[in-house]
Amino acid sequence: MPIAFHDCSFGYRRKIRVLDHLTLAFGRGATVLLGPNGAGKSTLMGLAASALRPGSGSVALDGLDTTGRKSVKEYRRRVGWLPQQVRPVTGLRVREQVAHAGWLKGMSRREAWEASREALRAVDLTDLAERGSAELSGGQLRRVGIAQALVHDAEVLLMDEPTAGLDPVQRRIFRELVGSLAERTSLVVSTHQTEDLADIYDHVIVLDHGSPRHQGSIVSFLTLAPSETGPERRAEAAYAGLVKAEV
Ligand SMILES: Nc1ncnc2c1ncn2[C@@H]1O[C@H](COP(=O)(O)OP(=O)(O)OP(=O)(O)O)[C@@H](O)[C@H]1O
Repeated sequence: MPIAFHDCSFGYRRKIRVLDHLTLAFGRGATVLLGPNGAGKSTLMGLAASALRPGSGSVALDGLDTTGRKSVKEYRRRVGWLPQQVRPVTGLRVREQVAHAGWLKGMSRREAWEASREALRAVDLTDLAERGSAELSGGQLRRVGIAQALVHDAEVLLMDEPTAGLDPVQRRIFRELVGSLAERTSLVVSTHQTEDLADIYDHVIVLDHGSPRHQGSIVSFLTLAPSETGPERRAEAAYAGLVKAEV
């Protein structure tokens, strides 16, 4: 199990807990994290990325804890993260922003330049490599964020709403990217998009009010849909049944 949450509690404010004694693991392969607005998905991803610290309990990657000063550095080398908000670094070109992310993860300058080129190719941004990152559209900037998560070839990739704001062509490119990455990396992708889940992911976690409503294989998730549901609506129906939401 790459990343394991053990008895983990977290709140942004003292008395309001977003996660309460959560025990959960992200498995190998490609996992999709679903849940309504405010369910705690970004919080969970932030904890898994070690950007947030658990109030109690632990988050660990193969036993490497996020709370120790030494272990967290090693942990961050092994994890790539696309946060929900990608920020342009004013004054940096796209290729510099991505290379900088690699350098921060411990790559040499040369490795970081080479890896930046590769990561930009993977997200179809080669043509914009020389553009100032503050001059990009929302979807282009999100793809810079994906490239930043990919750049140091992490063994676990956490991506928070990677396809939000992407056009249909870029969503297809992302789907293909997940397919190729899942062969050598564990991936966790948080999204509100339920189409094509069965083609992309191996596992599903549905979070609601900070608790997992469902965790298991994509096959077992799809069996939760009413039997009369057509194949293209199964994931949406399974999800709606779990969170009793209108989707
Ligand atoms: N910085 C913050 N300060 C205080 N409360 C926060 C903060 N960020 C999130 N919260 C609260 O924590 C809860 C979980 O938020 P989180 O962003 O993790 O949900 P989410 O499942 O990612 O939602 P969405 O699908 O809307 O992105 C919400 O009730 C939210 O209001």
